[in-house]
Amino acid sequence: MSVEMEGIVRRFAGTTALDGVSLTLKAGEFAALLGPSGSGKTTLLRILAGLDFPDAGRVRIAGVDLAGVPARQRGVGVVFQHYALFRHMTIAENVAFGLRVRPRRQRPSEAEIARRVATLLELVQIPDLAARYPDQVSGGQRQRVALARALAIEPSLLLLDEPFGALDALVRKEVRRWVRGLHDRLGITSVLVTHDQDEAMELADRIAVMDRGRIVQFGTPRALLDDPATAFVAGFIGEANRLRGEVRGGWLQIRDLPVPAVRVAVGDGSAEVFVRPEDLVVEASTGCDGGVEVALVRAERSRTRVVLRCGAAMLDGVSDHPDDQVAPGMRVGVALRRLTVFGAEGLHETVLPTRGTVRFTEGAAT
Ligand SMILES: Nc1ncnc2c1ncn2[C@@H]1O[C@H](COP(=O)(O)OP(=O)(O)OP(=O)(O)O)[C@@H](O)[C@H]1O
Repeated sequence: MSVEMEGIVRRFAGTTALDGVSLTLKAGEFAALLGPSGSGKTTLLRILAGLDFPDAGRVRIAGVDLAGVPARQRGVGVVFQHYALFRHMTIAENVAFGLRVRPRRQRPSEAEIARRVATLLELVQIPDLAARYPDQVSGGQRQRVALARALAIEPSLLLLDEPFGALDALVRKEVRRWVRGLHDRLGITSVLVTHDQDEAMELADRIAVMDRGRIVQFGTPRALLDDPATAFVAGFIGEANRLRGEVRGGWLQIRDLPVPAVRVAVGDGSAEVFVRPEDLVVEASTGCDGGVEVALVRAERSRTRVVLRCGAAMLDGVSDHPDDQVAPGMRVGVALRRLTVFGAEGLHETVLPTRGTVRFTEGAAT
């Protein structure tokens, strides 16, 4: 089902947790709310769940205005990291909970509840654990139980607040892939709150980046990486070297990067420049003279990561050369393939330096 939030404001004493949030999700979409601590992610999710209410603004789910509709009647499944399972209930009783607390008229029969619980435990791939208690299963299995419990009421909207936080890295990867598969199979709409951008990138169709109670950009992972709307997004999503620059008469001079001025469309004044490591590429060793000094080299599966000493700055870049050709202490030529500049009045631009690549060595650019 579709979800529309319009002008949501939520204030707590002295804090504006949400400062006019508008966001529309398509039915069947998997969206992530991503942002630093305190940016308002959980508050927004709680408002969607009906566990909290906005001071201003509206929430519509499948076109229905939800002002005043209590959580239990929203048909929303919620999984919180700290929303622990009931320890005194078996796994099966935990999963059945949302059905058993329904008013008598809407409550399925015990036989129907047992059938649904069995189907759900099958779905989350722990059919044999029904009779165990939560502290008799692993963290990953507990998370699956929490999901089964949220899905028991057959929600068409699933809200997940840092649901994988308690899991170790390997299990986490496996469980989140499985959650995405489940989302696709059930055809539900899901909203995930996380501050882990890898998680958001892997799971979500679109990501809403939040900063201080506002959504600063809502887009696909690719759009956020390639066309960040603000300097905050450029610095927050993906890795980037952050440099200062100056624009004069349409030419950008980057401090600490010995490249010739780059033609840009942003206005004159000071500028912030972001260069992704993959856009700063080691070209070749220059021998002992000239070039930029390689400070660190780290092998990765597909290519080698390097840290380059450029003036006062240490910049992350990449190299496709065999390891023995690029080692700490060597001096190399480097190509700048692409940069994003944020200039005066919030204008920004992603620039592919004309003539493809700007090659530079320390002190002398070609
Ligand atoms: N019940 C509350 N009373 C007072 N302030 C609150 C309350 N709930 C949230 N806040 C404040 O509102 C702001 C947003 O909090 P929220 O929990 O939504 O952020 P978040 O992005 O989910 O952060 P985190 O990643 O740390 O969980 C914070 O400044 C927080 O301190």
